[in-house]
Parts: sequence; C-alpha cells; structure tokens
Amino acid sequence: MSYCLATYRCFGEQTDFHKKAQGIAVGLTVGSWTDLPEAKKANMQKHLGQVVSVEIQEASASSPRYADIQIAYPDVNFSLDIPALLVTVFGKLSMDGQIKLIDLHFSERFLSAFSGPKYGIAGIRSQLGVHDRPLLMSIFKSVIGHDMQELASQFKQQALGGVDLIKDDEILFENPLTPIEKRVAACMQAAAEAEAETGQKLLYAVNLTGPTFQLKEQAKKAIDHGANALLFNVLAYGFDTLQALASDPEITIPVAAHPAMAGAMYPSPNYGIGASVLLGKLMRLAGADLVLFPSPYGSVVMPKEENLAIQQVLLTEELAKHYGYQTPQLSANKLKRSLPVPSAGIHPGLTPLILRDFGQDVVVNAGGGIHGHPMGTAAGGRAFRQAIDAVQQGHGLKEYAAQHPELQAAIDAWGLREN
Ligand SMILES: CCCC(=O)/C(O)=C/OP(=O)(O)O
Ligand SMILES: [Mg+2]
Repeated sequence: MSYCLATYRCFGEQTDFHKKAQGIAVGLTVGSWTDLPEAKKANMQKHLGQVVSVEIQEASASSPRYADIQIAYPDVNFSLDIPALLVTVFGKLSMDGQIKLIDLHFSERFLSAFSGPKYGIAGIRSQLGVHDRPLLMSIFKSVIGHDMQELASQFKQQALGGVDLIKDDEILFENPLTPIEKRVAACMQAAAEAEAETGQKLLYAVNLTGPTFQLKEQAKKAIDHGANALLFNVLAYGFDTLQALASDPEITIPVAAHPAMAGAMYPSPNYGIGASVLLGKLMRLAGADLVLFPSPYGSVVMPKEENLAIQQVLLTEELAKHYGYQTPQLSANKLKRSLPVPSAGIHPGLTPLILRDFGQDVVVNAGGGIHGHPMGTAAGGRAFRQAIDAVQQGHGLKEYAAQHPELQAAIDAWGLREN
C-alpha cells in the first residue's frame, strides 16, 4: 500500500481535533458525515484514509487555537494526476471552515507518473551558456495595444541591456496587433540583432494563451516560428494543463510558470493552500522550469519565510515520502530542479537582498525596474547586471555605483537595501 500525505492547519476554539482528523480520514475516502455500513466492510479497508498525526497548539496571545493534522490517503483511491489528488485531499474539505492545506507528500507511485520540468535549472543555464551567476529577466511593460514594430523595439532595448530572459507580461493575450507567431518571429529577430552586438544569448518567454484545448497547437505554432520559451498562467488554466505541456515531447522549450491568481489561495493563514505547495511542490511536479512568485521586498509582497519555503521545494532532491513503510531512501532527483523567480516591484537596489536570500540559482526579474530607469530600458538592464556583478565580486552597491552610472541612477531613483 502507498499513500500520499496531506497536512492541514485546522482552527477551532472548541474543536475536538482528534475527532476532526478521523472524520477527514474517513469522510474523504470511504465515508461521509454519518456512519455508512458499507464503509465498515473489510473490502473498504484498503481505501480508508489514515490519521498520521494531530499536533494541537492551544490558543495564545499571538495565535488562535489550531491543530496540524496529517492524513494519509491511499493512492489507489485516485488517478495519478494533480486534479485527482487535489480534489481528494482538499476538494470538499477546502469549504469546511477554517482549514488550510499546508503541505503535501507524494508517494513514489504517484510521483512516478510525472516527468517534472523538462529542462530545469541545468537546462536553462545550458541554453544560455551562463553557469556562474544569477540570471536576469525583464518583463515587457506598456505593450497592450502596441503594434509589432513598437513591441520589437522594446524587446531589443531590453535585450541590449544584457538580460538573459525576456518575458511577456502575463496580461498580454492573443490580439490582432501582435499574435503569438508574429510576436515570436519579430522578437527572435530582435534577439539575434542584439546578440550580434552583445554576444549574449537570451530566452523569450512568450505568453501562451487562448482556449485550453488549443494550447498545444498554439505552443507548437510559437515553436515553429522560433519561440525558445513559454510563459504560462498556470493557475488560470490548471496544473494538469501545465503537466500536459511540460511532458509533451513536441513542446521542446522551457516553461515559466506565472503565479497569477495565487493570491486567491495562499495568503490567508486560515484558508486556502500554502504557498510552498501551490507555487512550489505542485509547480515543480507539473513541470515548470521557472516559477515566479511575489518576493519579500517588492510591490506585491509574500512573507520571506514563504518565499524561502517555495525555494526549498523547488530545489530539494526529496519530494517523495512513504508513510509507515521501510523503503529505499526516496529521491526525487528524477524531477529536475525549477528556477525560483522572486518578483514584483524589483529594482537594482534590491539585488543584494535577493542574492543574499536566494543565492546563485535565482532569476532577478523586473519590469518597472527596467523600463522605468531614468536612462531608459537598456540602462535598466545594465544597472541590474552591474548590481549583480557588484554583489558577486563582494562590493557594496554604493561603492560600485560610483564607477557605474546606470547603477547610480537606479539607486538615486529607487534607493538601495543591503539588509
Ligand atoms: C509576481 C509576478 C510579477 C509580474 O508579473 C510582473 O509583471 C512584475 O512587474 P514589475 O513589478 O517588475 O514591474
Ligand atoms: Mg506581470
């Protein structure tokens, strides 16, 4: 028998959490809210959920009374896909009061159904030829309504700034002015022109949008026109759609997962799905090569501990866990590691914090912090590259900026944080 484990944080001043846990284990597997004779039959036992642990935290001045409840779900109860797992462990239960899904452990059998990221960190770095520093990504801004010429011009300015990746904004959808195949062709042409000047390769993550059942063909059309990466609004389309794209041998380019809609699920301490599950484990399992999420210090803020919890699960070698059985040390290194991309409101003066908190395997990502630079878009990219170089070489940004005007201008405009 093998199980997937779900950990919940359940709140209640008077709740009998042991009874609650047993009710979850039975009610989400073989039973319901009331006793069912069928559920007690011997042939149902292999489908019965198990209470693994109930850890109660009594109310304090800083916290209401809650319990962390871990339940094991027999993976024979559901098909080996993310929708089935999520509906099983948090479908009806998500509507049952103050309860939050805060962790998931996949059985090896469940994990075996997933190929994970097609490229991962190593693959992205290999495509770019960059192995010795954090990566830099810029974001198109103010391009809704732009024609192809204006869009390609903004692309080239971003590329000349020394970025490693350029992504569409997640709000740029299929439109008559810049349809995906034209966007890709024009931007990849601009990328080639910029590379002739800078010698630097780059990935352009074009936003894959449109009717769900046309996404594969849309992606193949983009690839046929030269696309070398995709941006995807995973939560709007579903993890299973990401998994279908990432596991499809005909989709031969990396996928960057955007967190759009995540704010409807992770922020509340009492409801929803924890950030490390929603934007960490499930994104990596479904095959995201890069995962964007709100940074701890930008314009849309996620607490630092949640940021680091996401980073940990995107980079860890351990994603599988067997409940109660002696099994070979499970390693999930069949799942390539996904690149963390802490984002939103990032400017060059925040680079020391990002590199301190995330280390080398991170993508520094900015839209406004590039295009809003006082000396223009290309200077915005240069300012970030100078900030990254400064930190890599052990210099303070203020000292380094004295010899690097683009960085100085960014610090003058937006300030500097080194702790
Ligand atoms: C968390 C996603 C960030 C994003 O999509 C975006 O467009 C950020 O733009 P800036 O905040 O860097 O301007
Ligand atoms: Mg955006």
